[in-house]
Amino acid sequence: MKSNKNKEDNEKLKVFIKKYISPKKNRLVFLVLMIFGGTFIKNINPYLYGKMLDSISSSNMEYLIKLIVIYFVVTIFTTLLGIYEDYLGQTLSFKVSKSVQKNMFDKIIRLKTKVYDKYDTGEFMYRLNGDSDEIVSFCINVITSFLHIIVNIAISLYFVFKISTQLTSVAVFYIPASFAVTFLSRKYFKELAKRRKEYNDKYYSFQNEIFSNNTGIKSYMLEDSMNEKFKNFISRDFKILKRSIFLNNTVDLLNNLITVISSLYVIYLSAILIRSNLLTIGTMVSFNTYINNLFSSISEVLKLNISKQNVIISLNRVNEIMSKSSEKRETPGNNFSLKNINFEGNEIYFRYSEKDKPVLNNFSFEISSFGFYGFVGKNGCGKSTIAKLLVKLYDVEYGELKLNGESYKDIPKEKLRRNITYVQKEDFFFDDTVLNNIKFGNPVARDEEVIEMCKKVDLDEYINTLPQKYETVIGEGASILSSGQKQKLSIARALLRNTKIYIFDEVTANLDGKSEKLIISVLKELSKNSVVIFISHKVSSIIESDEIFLIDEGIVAERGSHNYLIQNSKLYCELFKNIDLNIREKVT
Ligand SMILES: Nc1ncnc2c1ncn2[C@@H]1O[C@H](COP(=O)(O)OP(=O)(O)OP(=O)(O)O)[C@@H](O)[C@H]1O
Repeated sequence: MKSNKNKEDNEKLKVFIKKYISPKKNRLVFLVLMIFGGTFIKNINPYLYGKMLDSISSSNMEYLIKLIVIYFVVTIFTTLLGIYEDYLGQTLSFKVSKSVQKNMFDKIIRLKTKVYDKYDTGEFMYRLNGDSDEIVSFCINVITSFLHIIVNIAISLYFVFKISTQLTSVAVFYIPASFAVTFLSRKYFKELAKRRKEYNDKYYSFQNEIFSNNTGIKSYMLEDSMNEKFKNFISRDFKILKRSIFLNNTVDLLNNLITVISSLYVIYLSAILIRSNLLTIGTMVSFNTYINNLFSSISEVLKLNISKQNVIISLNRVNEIMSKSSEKRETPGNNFSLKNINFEGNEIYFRYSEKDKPVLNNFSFEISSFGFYGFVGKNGCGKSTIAKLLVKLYDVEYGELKLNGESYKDIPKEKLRRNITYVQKEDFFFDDTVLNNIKFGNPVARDEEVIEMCKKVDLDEYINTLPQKYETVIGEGASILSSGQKQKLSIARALLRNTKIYIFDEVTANLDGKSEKLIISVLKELSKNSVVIFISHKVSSIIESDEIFLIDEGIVAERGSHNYLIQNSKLYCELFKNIDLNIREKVT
């Protein structure tokens, strides 16, 4: 069972190496050969050193000088080689690591939304940055040190046997004892690595949450409780650190004990052999160096085995993400006929996860001409959910969604997203200029078009008061803009896309009455030549709709114009009753 697990782990590592490291094999082979050459040459030094000691004892000065020169040249050469090796090794690790991260990054941003929802930000961040680096440096370390370790072991074994078979008997104790320590401790190292990584995920998520909600924390005076939470994180980290120190030290202690016993045994046996003239002091020193080389090479193998436990955890975490289903790249294919748009939803059933209650249950609707369509209903009734289905962020579980007669199952998401402009409740902004943030809507738009859209939504005047006008950087999450200005910017960006279908989700929630009126009139104008779906929980903003869909408990409970619904729908009247009296008077 255990050996199967080990085989499986090795297989996973092989797959990883094949995918990410093999493409760099020329560089790697060069590096391995350099390490191999360096190790080979370096191994001559202990032999030379022993010879130097013996030539001192025999006062052979001429021979000693020759040995000193060779020793010096070998040392300088291997040192320079080591510097170049280090450069090659580090740049190789960097390149491989970045190619893993590029793949992972692409995978993460394309994960199906349903999968994406299941992870915290910290989990993505640590897997992308921490885990991938650990795997790469381990794999490169194994590959490059493999040959070097083998060469070291072979040369050391050759010399120790050559110098004294009797002294070499120490290996009979050293090797099995060191292996036993490693194999017994492996399980604990693996558990510890798992705990550390789970801790890191939560730690990064926590920081991300705290740093992106600073104003909320201040206004609710949560600084002290957040500090307390941070302290708890530190103390959990400290517990993990203590465990790790304990485990590492115990293993080091046992290994040192094994090494000390072995070295003392070698000294004792050497003394006996020297007394019997079977060994010289010089060869004893050489033997010691070679046997220590042998021991340290074996210990390197064992250490790699322990790091493997850590790396397997990282590899499983990276593989888990890489194996999740992501949105496939599809070619958009032929465009829809844009003369008219026909949406059809038949008995749609949708829930966010298998254990959740359905959000939409038997949801049916139809939109068959250009116009302004209001989707209204209480909080949480499923309005945004239907918007997300319309741009295929999620797939319908049962039932069918159709656009111009084509089933959503057969429409590439690219084709939908190219033709539908969806403005979310809380839209996205990048830490870039006003101009670029608007141009994300249509990268080929001219600056004049951007200005024109900003004028339409009454944002141009404000932008012109900014220090660099349209070139002003708006900060992370558009931090320099008010929430209403952010909504206007989102709408300007959407208008710039110039599509035939628009979905606006609560885009006027933060606007003052005058601005809301202006935006509704802009969108009404837009709807003469397109389908505008306007989602809101406020009846006031959809009163002027050509048709209103009243959503309740996952279905379209009623549909019709405002005047029809006010006379025929109790639920609509209830929603309407709660709006501002002034507006009510104006529309009744
Ligand atoms: N990613 C998600 N995972 C699980 N449940 C979700 C998710 N998003 C929304 N929900 C749930 O689905 C239901 C419908 O949410 P939705 O956002 O569609 O409501 P809404 O009608 O737009 O509400 P509001 O008017 O408050 O914006 C809610 O009960 C909500 O808790």
